Amino acid sequence: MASNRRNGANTPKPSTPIELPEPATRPTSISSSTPTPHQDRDTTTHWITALFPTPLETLLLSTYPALLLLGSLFSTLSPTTRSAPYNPTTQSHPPSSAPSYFALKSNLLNTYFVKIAWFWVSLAYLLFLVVHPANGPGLLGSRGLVLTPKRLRGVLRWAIVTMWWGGVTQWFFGPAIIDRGFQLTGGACELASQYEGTGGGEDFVTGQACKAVGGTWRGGHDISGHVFILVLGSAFLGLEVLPILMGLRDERRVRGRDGGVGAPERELVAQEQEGRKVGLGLPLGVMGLSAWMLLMTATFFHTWFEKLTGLLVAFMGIVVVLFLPRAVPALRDVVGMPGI
Ligand SMILES: CCCCCCCCCCCCCCCC(=O)SCCNC(=O)CCNC(=O)[C@H](O)C(C)(C)COP(=O)(O)OP(=O)(O)OC[C@H]1O[C@@H](n2cnc3c(N)ncnc32)[C@H](O)[C@@H]1OP(=O)(O)O
Repeated sequence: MASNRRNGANTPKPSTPIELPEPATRPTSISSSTPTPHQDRDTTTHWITALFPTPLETLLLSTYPALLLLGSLFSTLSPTTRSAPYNPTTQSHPPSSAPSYFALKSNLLNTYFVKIAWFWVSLAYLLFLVVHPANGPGLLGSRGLVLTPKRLRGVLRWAIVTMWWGGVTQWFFGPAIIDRGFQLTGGACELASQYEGTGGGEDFVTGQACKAVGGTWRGGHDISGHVFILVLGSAFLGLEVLPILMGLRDERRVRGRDGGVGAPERELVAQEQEGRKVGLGLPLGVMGLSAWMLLMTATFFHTWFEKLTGLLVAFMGIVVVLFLPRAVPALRDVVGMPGI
């Protein structure tokens, strides 16, 4: 992104980070614990540019709409998928005429990966925090596990993203945001005949409760939970491990307390980290499976609008936890930034 790049003589070479003396006005607690911009920061740049993703982050984030478009395009162009009957109430093709194994709700990846996706995302991320040397002495090292500030902030970012996942899909002071959205847009539980007369469908305020009694969750806008969880989980993992994988080759920008925007002072030179691949296999594996299942979801399930809202709600969580701290120093002091 052109406006995201520093220009001319002020640009430090990515491979040679500039060592600068601490400015007299900078509180020592900040320089010792959280990233602050280089002194060559551009005070004329608008703070909003600190929110812009780097080129590699842009590439990562743009894969999600690209996969959704690709899947939707395939389902429109493929004669087999296009002609297969689709049931909008179950949001799927009937199993008897499913155009592919991955069009079945019972497919193994759906059952053991997506339906418990937050477990896999959490496991991959927490293990990465524990074992990768960039986060501090690891379990595999001679000093044993040390609870470093980087690890604490990493756990905090994971906890916030987890709360977003929980609020959207599980519980939000009552029904989850997805269920509340469904009811607000006119949806309700239509009960199966054996429950009629025993109480209203309004007793069942979540899609899960409604389906559990054989009812039909019908009439409202149902944000795609699959798109949401797959995008939120894999984008979180991707943005967390990217600085470790790429180091200064993909320099981020942050806004300092004086309003200037520049590169964080202590960007990680991950290439110098010994054993830098340790702990990255599971996050990358989860990201790969998520990409595949996102493509399958886009091809065989949901309407395009349900997929779009799933994507947008996931991006909201990512922006708050991983991009907003770059522009808000006070927030950055608390949650930190991946790799720093
Ligand atoms: C320093 C620190 C040291 C610490 C060191 C620790 C060490 C390491 C410890 C690890 C510790 C971990 C701790 C984790 C703790 C937890 O997080 S455990 C929690 C685990 N639980 C989960 O992950 C649950 C995740 N699932 C969910 O959130 C929801 O089920 C979902 C997936 C978002 C909701 O999706 P949904 O209801 O299926 O809704 P939706 O996408 O709208 O789909 C509609 C229908 O189309 C179907 N469908 C849609 N797309 C597809 C598709 N692609 N294929 C098939 N069917 C589809 C759906 O199955 C659904 O059908 P029904 O099932 O309703 O009939």
